[in-house]
Amino acid sequence: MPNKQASHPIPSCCVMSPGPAGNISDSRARCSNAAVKWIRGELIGRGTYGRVYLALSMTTGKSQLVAVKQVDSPQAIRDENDQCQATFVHSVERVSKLLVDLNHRHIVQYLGFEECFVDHSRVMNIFMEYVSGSALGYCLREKGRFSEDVSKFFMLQILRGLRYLHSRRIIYRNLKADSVLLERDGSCKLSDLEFSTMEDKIHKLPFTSVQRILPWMAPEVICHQKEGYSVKADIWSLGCVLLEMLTGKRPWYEDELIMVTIKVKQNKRPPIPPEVTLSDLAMNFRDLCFAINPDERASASHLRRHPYLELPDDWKFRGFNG
Ligand SMILES: Nc1ncnc2c1ncn2[C@@H]1O[C@H](COP(=O)(O)OP(=O)(O)OP(=O)(O)O)[C@@H](O)[C@H]1O
Repeated sequence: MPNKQASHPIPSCCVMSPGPAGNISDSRARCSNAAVKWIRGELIGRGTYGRVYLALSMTTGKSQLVAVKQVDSPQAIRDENDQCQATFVHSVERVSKLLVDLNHRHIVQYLGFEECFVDHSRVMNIFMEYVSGSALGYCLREKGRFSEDVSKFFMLQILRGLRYLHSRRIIYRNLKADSVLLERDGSCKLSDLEFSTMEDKIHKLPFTSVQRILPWMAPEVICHQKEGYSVKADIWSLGCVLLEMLTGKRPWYEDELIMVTIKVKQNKRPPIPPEVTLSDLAMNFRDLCFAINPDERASASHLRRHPYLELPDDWKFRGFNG
């Protein structure tokens, strides 16, 4: 079945489009139109909302490896899954312009968005810079917890990315080890930013169904407080990522989601497993991230200068336990 471009493509950011001749459901679909051509390669990952492929984009005269996240966009809402998927697609449409405008070395570069029809189904393609390594969460599952210096090294980079987003009043809303992608040299990039939103838009808005409850979420997000939430919600998630790296376990590692919700409502914080001992500086850093009142939580700029994150001048990334 030939591809057809959607009659309402997302304006202003459609920098790449599969054209009429390709068949996107083939494993090596070849898509082209007059403006830009790209070839889909192997599947490199799966998330809750879409599949991520390696692809070769061929803009005028030069080819470039990119990653393409393909998201199915349901035409009819049949069940809760379709509802979540549709809400996700609307959210992407809302933030697409915001995402392509971001430009920072610790944030995955968004290259463009488009919608097309594949076998009568609407598909959204999200084009991104390709990151050559794995997700930080995957490395933790494969290799176990990181050394303290390696954890600090990643925290510093994540904080630089967060500081950039927060200086633009963007709430990331999806910080977890699985959303941080690593290059082979250990440099890392925040990815999966489709849940992001501007701080002033969320203020006093109700909790939206695009946001699943995740153990990384701050109390004010999980508890759906009517005053809304701010960029400080990401700082709580940052504390969760630090615990993930130092312990090798997800936040609230012993609890099902329903228990996480109950414990968060009781003003509890993610526990530290008994076999792990944190230094006083690490505990102080953690406490600054896990202040229950968001106004008392540290900012990304403040945490970036925290003495806990100091590394020796000659320190270099040589692997996860170095
Ligand atoms: N730009 C990219 N470059 C290279 N690989 C990527 C890129 N984006 C995603 N991936 C791969 O695809 C996987 C799935 O990514 P995706 O963003 O869809 O979901 P996720 O962050 O794992 O989870 P969720 O969608 O549940 O939040 C990642 O773990 C990673 O392995």
